[in-house]
Amino acid sequence: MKKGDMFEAVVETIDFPNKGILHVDGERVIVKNAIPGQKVRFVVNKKRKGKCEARLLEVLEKSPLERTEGACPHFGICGGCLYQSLPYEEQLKIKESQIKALLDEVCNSYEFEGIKASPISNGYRNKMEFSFGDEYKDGPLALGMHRRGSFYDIVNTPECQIVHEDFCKILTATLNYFTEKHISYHKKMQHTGYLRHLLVRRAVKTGEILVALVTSGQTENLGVTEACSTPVSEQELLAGWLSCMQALELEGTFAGILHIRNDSLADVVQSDETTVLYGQDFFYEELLGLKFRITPFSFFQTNSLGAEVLYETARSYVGETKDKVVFDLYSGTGTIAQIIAPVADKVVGVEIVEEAVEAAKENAAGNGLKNCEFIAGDVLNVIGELKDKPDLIILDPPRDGIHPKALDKIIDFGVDRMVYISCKPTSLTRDLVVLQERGYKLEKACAVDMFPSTANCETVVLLSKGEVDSKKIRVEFSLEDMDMSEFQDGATYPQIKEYVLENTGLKVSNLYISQIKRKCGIEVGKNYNLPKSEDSRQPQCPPEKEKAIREAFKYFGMI
Ligand SMILES: C[S@@+](CC[C@H](N)C(=O)[O-])C[C@H]1O[C@@H](n2cnc3c(N)ncnc32)[C@H](O)[C@@H]1O
Repeated sequence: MKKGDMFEAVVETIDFPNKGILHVDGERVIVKNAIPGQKVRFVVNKKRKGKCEARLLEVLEKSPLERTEGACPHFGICGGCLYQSLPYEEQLKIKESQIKALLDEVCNSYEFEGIKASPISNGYRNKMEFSFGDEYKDGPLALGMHRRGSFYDIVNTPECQIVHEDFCKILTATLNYFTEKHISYHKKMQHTGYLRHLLVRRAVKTGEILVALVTSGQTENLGVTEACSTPVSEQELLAGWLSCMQALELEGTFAGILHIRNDSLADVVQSDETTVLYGQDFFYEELLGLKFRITPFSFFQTNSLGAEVLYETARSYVGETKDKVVFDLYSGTGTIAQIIAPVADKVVGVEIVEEAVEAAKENAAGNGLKNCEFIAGDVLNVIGELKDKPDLIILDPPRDGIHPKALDKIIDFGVDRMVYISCKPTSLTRDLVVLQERGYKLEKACAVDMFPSTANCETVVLLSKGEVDSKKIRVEFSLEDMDMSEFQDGATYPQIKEYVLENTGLKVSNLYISQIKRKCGIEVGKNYNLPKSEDSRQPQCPPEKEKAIREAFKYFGMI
């Protein structure tokens, strides 16, 4: 089997998160985004160190596991939900066995409590970022999600199954309005055009909706198509869209309707300037009897009902907290801290995003909690300077997990119990190896499905300190061969690759990125991606890719 070869075979299993596994002539092949039981046609696109990876070309036969009715009409075209065609029970079985297998690889004699389902498996998301773009290469205007496997094309998703009907009505009305007006929309490569994204957030408990139209500041040629004979001013256009939103018959109610200007080169939803067209720039959601004020960009779990299950699980895992000081590290808007605060002596939250810390403080005050303290900063730098010492620690880091040096400091507190919530089980297992080496034992674990129809899942684990004094068995693990920039200010390798691809259409490898990092004097693990011996040859980054990588470094503020 070699690169470029095409085959047909039936997928046997699926590894986390989306790696369909099959065998051809005894050789193991990974076909991304293929579901067990599907007969697929694929082309081998990578073969290295005995690993064979392939690109899915076509599903020839459905899997017997796939449901025949009720799946989303956009499934297979939209890049959003890999598991959409599987009945929810099957999705849960897959996620449960994937997470158990990953934990079993690094831990033994712990209790695995299985998977907890999301209370609702359809219409569960409280936030969507829809993109404006070409339905196909040159139009027409579409508004929705990225087409599967495409960075550029957009699929209209008026019947998306994972959001409340109100989202679909807002999306459809917005698309119709701007299509009728023939308004220009953003072209990623050229950085031209007006319409960029539609951000919709809707609280499940309160029904409050915040909607934001995100555009560029390019207002000179709003109607660039020939069909738009009369020029429109931005003011008129936004007033018309506002009326169109307000005329909608929704189950929820608008807390705010916003216009956000975003001229950033990257394809991310962010604000250079926010204007409130109606109402206010925040809304409220309720979780476990507490109220949370949420602003357009603050982190909040995207499945509100699932978040209640997740937080209940964390609360039960952490156990008795009376008279104890609890640290909530990576605290976001302080949801976990506030759920624990009523039954603890004090809770200290640490979070890197200042806006989230401010929101956490306001929310805690609004909820009448006086024993919470929220500190803005990187866990790595802040925890050594805190005046309180924790009795218990709750960790809920981002997808990359915990910086090894931060983990070291966290372990040094020597608390009896820690609860680790993870949205990426592969980074969790990496951190579990270190925690076990330093004397912590995995007591129990469970999966909590917060993302039905997708391949993602949360994991909650309880760790307890064994008899061994963790400080005495400290293991010297070398950071030399690890590229620590994953955890430094700036961007990760995947983010740099994505940026370069989106802005230049070029694909760059980790090797090239690390070569340019070295040239720019950015820290890279001493041996990371260096040739194994002096006379071994390594491909060198070509000039046009170097230019593109340097542009990405600049964009991410790394140089
Ligand atoms: C998975 S979220 C958890 C948030 C919160 N626990 C919740 O459930 O809403 C991870 C949070 O960690 C924050 N974060 C990322 N890196 C951090 C760092 N180095 N130090 C402190 N916070 C960080 C992110 O901004 C984000 O709010």
